[in-house]
Amino acid sequence: MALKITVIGTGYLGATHAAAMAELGFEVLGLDVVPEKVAALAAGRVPMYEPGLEELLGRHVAGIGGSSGRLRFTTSWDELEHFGGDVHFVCVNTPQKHGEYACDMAYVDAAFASLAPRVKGGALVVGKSTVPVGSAGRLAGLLAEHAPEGVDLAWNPEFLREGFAVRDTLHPDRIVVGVDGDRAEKLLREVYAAPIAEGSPFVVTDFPTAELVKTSANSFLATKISFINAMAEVCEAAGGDVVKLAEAIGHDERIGRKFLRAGIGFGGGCLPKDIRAFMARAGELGADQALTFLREVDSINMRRRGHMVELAREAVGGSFLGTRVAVLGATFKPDSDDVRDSPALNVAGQIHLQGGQVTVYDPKGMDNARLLFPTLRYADSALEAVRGADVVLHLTEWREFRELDPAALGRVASHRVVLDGRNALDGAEWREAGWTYRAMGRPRA
Ligand SMILES: NC(=O)C1=CN([C@@H]2O[C@H](COP(=O)(O)OP(=O)(O)OC[C@H]3O[C@@H](n4cnc5c(N)ncnc54)[C@H](O)[C@@H]3O)[C@@H](O)[C@H]2O)C=CC1
Ligand SMILES: O=C(O)[C@H]1O[C@H](OP(=O)(O)OP(=O)(O)OC[C@H]2O[C@@H](n3ccc(=O)[nH]c3=O)[C@H](O)[C@@H]2O)[C@H](O)[C@@H](O)[C@@H]1O
Repeated sequence: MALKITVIGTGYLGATHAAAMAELGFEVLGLDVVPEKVAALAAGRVPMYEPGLEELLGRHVAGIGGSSGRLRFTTSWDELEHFGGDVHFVCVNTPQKHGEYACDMAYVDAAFASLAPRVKGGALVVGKSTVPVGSAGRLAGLLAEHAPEGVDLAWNPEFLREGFAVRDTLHPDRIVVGVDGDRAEKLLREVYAAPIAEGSPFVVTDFPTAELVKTSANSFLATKISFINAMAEVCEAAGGDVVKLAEAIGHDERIGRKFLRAGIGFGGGCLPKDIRAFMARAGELGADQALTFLREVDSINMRRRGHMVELAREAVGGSFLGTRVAVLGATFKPDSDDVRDSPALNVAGQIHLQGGQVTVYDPKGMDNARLLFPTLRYADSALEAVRGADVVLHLTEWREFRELDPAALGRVASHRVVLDGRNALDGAEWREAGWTYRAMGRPRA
């Protein structure tokens, strides 16, 4: 009989994980505490934007014509208990604590507290959320106290990227599991049999190492981005071109070309909060010196946002008062509707606070942006955002923006000045259409 799997927390990570588990042939129950989210998923609708996920839900959600019926969603812990899962994946959020660097474990703790008395004996609980090292050991103690006999814990961090979540879940470039016994490893090999058979490396380790793999991977990625953004600062001072520089150093396979796109830096619900939580945890462990470089990674990153604001202020003549600024992009990256810690919205918000009239357009992030920044103006298209603008800021590199017609935009803008915060537009094309095009870390033409 196929394993029964539950997924607790059906947000960006959990909704994708639940659908992917159904695709792999398991019977799956997803549980979340937000009824609207559960209602949408149960109707086969994705409550966020993630390419390919709606199709996957359509193939498996029970009650949808032609679906396998293997996937259901609920808000009820009693239903979860009745379902009798063999493996329970915990995918709840682990945000930054308000006003602190540390990770807020309240959601994980609440999920484990609800889950522990409801799992059946012999079940496996698998943590997927990104947590401070040491959490798994602590939570194993909680299970030992409150769960029935023979319930094991494993930690199985997730490495998916938003925008590629379905592909990354079904075809991961590695699967990492922290276990403290053979049984958990055996069950997880069964869960991930298909990707393992396809060649995904399966790395088995202890709890702390598994937890650290996740936070160190994100720290490395963040460091790579801040490294290239530091080079962008030097390029601007010296008259160099950071895009050429990234291409040239990236030819060295030891460095590689990926994650060297300079611009306004990284944001999102993970990299910023994960490096801060990692620093805070290292401090608690007495190893804070080891991670002081992450402080610099963070400050280089935050400086990029301020630098874009400066470039925009300079472009409008030294003060935003009485000026109109068009912002193309609200999400923290393209192909997502996620605006958590979005550099684009941060820049838009700073300019708004300094008296500029900011109009934002984003292909998928408008609803979330409106919730977070209700005082900004929003337009229904890039053309409408640019109408009457004194400067245009390109802050999230959606394909739609690369395909814009600069000549058409030039006819509605007040001034033809575009600042490319993602080094992704074709500067020559914009210049040909009469725009002053300026990119970050590149020479002024
Ligand atoms: N978003 C991403 O691309 C990735 C996220 N992660 C990690 O995965 C975790 C989840 O992240 P996201 O999915 O982005 O967050 P999210 O905020 O989109 O989803 C979390 C979900 O958990 C639910 N939840 C909270 N408390 C609950 C409880 N007690 N019981 C049941 N459900 C509960 C929330 O209602 C929400 O729907 C975080 O630790 C994050 O760092 C890891 C890799 C990728
Ligand atoms: O832990 C997580 O949640 C995830 O965090 C990141 O994934 P994600 O946040 O979806 O997005 P990325 O593609 O990593 O981009 C993060 C930010 O860095 C920026 N970025 C990325 C690459 C680059 O070269 N330059 C750059 O500024 C992006 O614009 C974006 O704001 C990691 O890439 C995933 O492996 C990880 O699982």
